[in-house]
Amino acid sequence: MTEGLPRRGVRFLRARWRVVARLAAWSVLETGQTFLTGYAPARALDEGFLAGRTGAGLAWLGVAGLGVLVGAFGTVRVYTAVAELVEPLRDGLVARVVARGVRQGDSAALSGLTQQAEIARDTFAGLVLVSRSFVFTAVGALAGLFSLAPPLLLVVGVPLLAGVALFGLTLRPLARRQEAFLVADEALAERFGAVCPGLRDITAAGAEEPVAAGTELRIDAEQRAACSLARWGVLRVVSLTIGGELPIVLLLATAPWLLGHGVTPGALVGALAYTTQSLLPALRNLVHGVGTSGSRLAVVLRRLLREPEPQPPEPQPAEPFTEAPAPALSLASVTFAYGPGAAPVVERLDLVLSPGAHLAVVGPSGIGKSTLTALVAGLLEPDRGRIHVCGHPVPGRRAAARRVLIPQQAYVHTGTLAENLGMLRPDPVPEAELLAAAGAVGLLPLLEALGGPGARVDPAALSAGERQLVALTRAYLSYAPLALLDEATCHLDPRAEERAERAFAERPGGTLVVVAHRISSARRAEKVLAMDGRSTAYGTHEELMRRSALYRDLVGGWTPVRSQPALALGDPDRVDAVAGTGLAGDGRHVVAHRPVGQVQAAGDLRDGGPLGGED
Ligand SMILES: Nc1ncnc2c1ncn2[C@@H]1O[C@H](COP(=O)(O)OP(=O)(O)OP(=O)(O)O)[C@@H](O)[C@H]1O
Repeated sequence: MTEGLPRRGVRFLRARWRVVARLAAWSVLETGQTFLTGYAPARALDEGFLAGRTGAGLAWLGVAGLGVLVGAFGTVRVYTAVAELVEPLRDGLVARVVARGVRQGDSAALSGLTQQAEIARDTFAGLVLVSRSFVFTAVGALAGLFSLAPPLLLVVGVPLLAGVALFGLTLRPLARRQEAFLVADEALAERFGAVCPGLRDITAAGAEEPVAAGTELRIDAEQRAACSLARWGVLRVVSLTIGGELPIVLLLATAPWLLGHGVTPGALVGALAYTTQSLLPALRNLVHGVGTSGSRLAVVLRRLLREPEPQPPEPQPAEPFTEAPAPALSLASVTFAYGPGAAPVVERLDLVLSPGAHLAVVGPSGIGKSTLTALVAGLLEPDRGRIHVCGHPVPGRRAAARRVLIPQQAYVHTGTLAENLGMLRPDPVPEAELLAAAGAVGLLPLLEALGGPGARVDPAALSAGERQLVALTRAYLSYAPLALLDEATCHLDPRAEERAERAFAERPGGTLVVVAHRISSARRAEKVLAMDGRSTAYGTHEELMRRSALYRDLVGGWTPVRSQPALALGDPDRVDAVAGTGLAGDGRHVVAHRPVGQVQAAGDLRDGGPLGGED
């Protein structure tokens, strides 16, 4: 923010001087009403009822009643003028925050900011009403007191001014404390918002103590801010007592003296009417309104008018030649743990994939494969390190537009098949393209069985494998060059899986990362990333078979051993099936994870089944 709030406020009001003038003009009616609040009853008493002229007394009371009507008319006009003043403020703020939100692409922050703009509007309207009302009421009351008897002005005016002065002095420190309290309150709310949904994970990660300590710090900070605010709040009450209540006490205490020095009983009653009916309520509204809403408005405006933090320069992908195309995916020393006290699931991982690459990610169950895809997809943020998709930082809008994640649980919604398949496309997908995609991925038989692209789909009537084919074809049709298949083919048979994977691998300009479900997935990929907690191995299938014990173990887990009689028969294919995995050479034992019958049902000796012995 380059200019302070008071200056901006003055500039804002100066630009709308006509509305301000209209507001002041209508407020004068309120001053007149206040004047009559004390003056008319005083005259009614002195010149009417006490003088035995009931008619005159009633006439003066009638004047007071007329004053109320005129004042009410003025108040209605005042509201219209206030609206003319505050609506442009709101419009300006909303335009500003929407422009900023659109520039930054942060829709969550945007809705919060527009809500704050509404708060600013309401608070500003309240402030204008109470401060204006106090000024015009005070002028009317003080003028009335002076007209009735100048000594009354002394008795009421001096404490009133002292109270207002004291209130004025407390304004700045109070605003600062109010702001400190709001900030501490928000920090605590934010902390609870983050901690409460994650209580289970915090317990699971054994991070209770650091989380509790961090929360306690914020609670202490809020308590300190609240105590400090309360101490200053006492001064506010003192100023109200001096300015609003002390004059009443003084009027009563000095009544004999006043009556003995030319002040009439009517004037005394009038003065009491001014203090109790006009000055005290107006001062109370001012103290509460400006004291609380004023500082809140200052906080909200400061936030809304703050210029966005300059974005750090985008880190360049680690490429030797700047003119070379950015890698489809790059991870630089990426570390991630599910909580501050938890062991990292991914640790200092480096990876660079060129456009068109095909990577299989393998590893034991629970090692972090899905976590890795979630990091690349921007669903999780690394604790350290940087991720780029097509040269764009993750998380970020541009990176998100360039990747598509297909999770294990495929999502199909009620509607036509064409609607389901075109969901990730900004433009309508031509039918020929849709059919070609369905053919490539292997959805065509289902598409035909359902009755074509226009047929309605009942997600519940589809099998898990059919739902996966729909989700895969939808991703295939998207413009995102990077496809992340996180066990997205686990319900397909090996042949269908191969077809779908090949389709993605052959997408023009497409890069494919597959969390491998079968050994055949890893063999098809150009490169394999074998995850093993803190250490990872990266290379081709053959390279990893040579140098990664973990990978050999995984392949062993995937590869079924033939029953003894089959080996005894000396079937060269069957021996090859085992030896081909490279297991025989290093003397390791191959562990069969499933009975032979199931393997054969799967139709591929080397595709024993899912990693980690899930089924
Ligand atoms: N939301 C979470 N909060 C805390 N820990 C989690 C969370 N999600 C996963 N984990 C843990 O992180 C580790 C890695 O999980 P992840 O799902 O990435 O493994 P995976 O290799 O994909 O497993 P699988 O092959 O069984 O799908 C596991 O120990 C898991 O329990």
